[in-house]
Amino acid sequence: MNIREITVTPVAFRDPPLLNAAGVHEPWALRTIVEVVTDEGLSGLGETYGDLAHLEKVRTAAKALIGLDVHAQNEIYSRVAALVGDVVSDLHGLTGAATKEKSVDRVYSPFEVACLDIRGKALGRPVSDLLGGAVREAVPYSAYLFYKWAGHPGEADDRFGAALDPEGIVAQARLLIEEYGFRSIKLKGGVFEPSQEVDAILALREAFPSHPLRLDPNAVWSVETSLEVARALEGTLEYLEDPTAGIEDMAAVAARAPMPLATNMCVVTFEHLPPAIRQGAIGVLLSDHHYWGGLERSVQLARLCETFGISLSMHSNSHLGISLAAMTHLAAAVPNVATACDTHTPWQDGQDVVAPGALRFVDGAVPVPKGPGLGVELDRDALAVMHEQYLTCGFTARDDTSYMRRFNPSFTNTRPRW
Ligand SMILES: O=C([O-])C(=O)C[C@H](O)[C@@H](O)C(=O)[O-]
Ligand SMILES: [Mg+2]
Repeated sequence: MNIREITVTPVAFRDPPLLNAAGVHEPWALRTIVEVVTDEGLSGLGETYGDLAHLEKVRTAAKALIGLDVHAQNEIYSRVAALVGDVVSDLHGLTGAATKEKSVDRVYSPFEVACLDIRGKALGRPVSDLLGGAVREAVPYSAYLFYKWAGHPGEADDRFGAALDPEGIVAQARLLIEEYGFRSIKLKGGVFEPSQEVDAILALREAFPSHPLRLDPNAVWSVETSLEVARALEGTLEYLEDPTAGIEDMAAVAARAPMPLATNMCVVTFEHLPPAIRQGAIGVLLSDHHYWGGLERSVQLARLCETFGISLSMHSNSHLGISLAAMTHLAAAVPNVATACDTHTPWQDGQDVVAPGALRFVDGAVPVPKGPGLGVELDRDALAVMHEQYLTCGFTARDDTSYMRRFNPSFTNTRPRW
């Protein structure tokens, strides 16, 4: 089962003006679709970031992997590691520090997922079986709420409308819960004064008395502000996500906050685990196979976390169905995923490169696909359309801050802001 060919296709799809600590989402989100084909004619899919610097590394890696056996993951990882010479950071900075190890893991991930897809197809078994076997039939996701503008400036309003205050956030939650059946709620904060974001959480608590709630300001608060918010929301939050920046300051908040702290920013690669564990900085790790080196490494991460009493949930950027399938197989096979995972799926509003049918939401959870491999098929017409959109949209890297500054020139993304 040797790799005969790898096709790397960047795509673009519409993204609403979602606000976050870094600025605002641009009108187009970028992803890269990886298709690996073996000498036996089996093919597998992977999905990763679409930023140009990353895309170029994925393209270079693809050439270096031709001829390797799809089971030879150690060799595939070494070849990728040898090629990824420099550190590639995100312009938005929402997923923490970039390191060499994390840069390698990001490039390796889509190839690993595609190889697992192939290995599952060869055996006639779902990827979750290759990861240890599913311990749940369906994977719960949270309603991922964002403050947002009604539409991109100069364009018509989108169907989600504006959400710029607690009432708008509650209305957005009602819409997503009605359409998807979500049973937990995450609010992306770090946009307004902390007191307004506290009010939004309290309004959500009143409107949805039994939904677990989380708040994630992407580390824009000081230690003192984080503690004020934590105290104001005592008994209301399931966890508080990345209130402040860095392992040390997170540990200072964790020592006095009444709820666990979660992160997808201060622990983003294996080398961050020892100091975070030593200092008691986190209670929940939001893993993400796109930067933790794929699915098998994410399972290893989960085992390490279990050893040290850290529970797991899952982080999400804008993504398509190949990633949703991979996330669902992974979360199905990891026993200590204790809370609903994040997904941006509702914001993609039906745009996808996978044929409809394999993935659906039932009561806020995605039933684990039972077909061989990832259980999803590429929709080649949709892929061609989205690739054309990539070529014509004018964006080559995600940059929420520069886009925000077009409309608000004094916007700053410095930390801490409050
Ligand atoms: O901290 C997080 O959960 C994220 O970084 C998730 C996404 O990146 C989200 O904040 C976004 O895309 O604006
Ligand atoms: Mg986060």
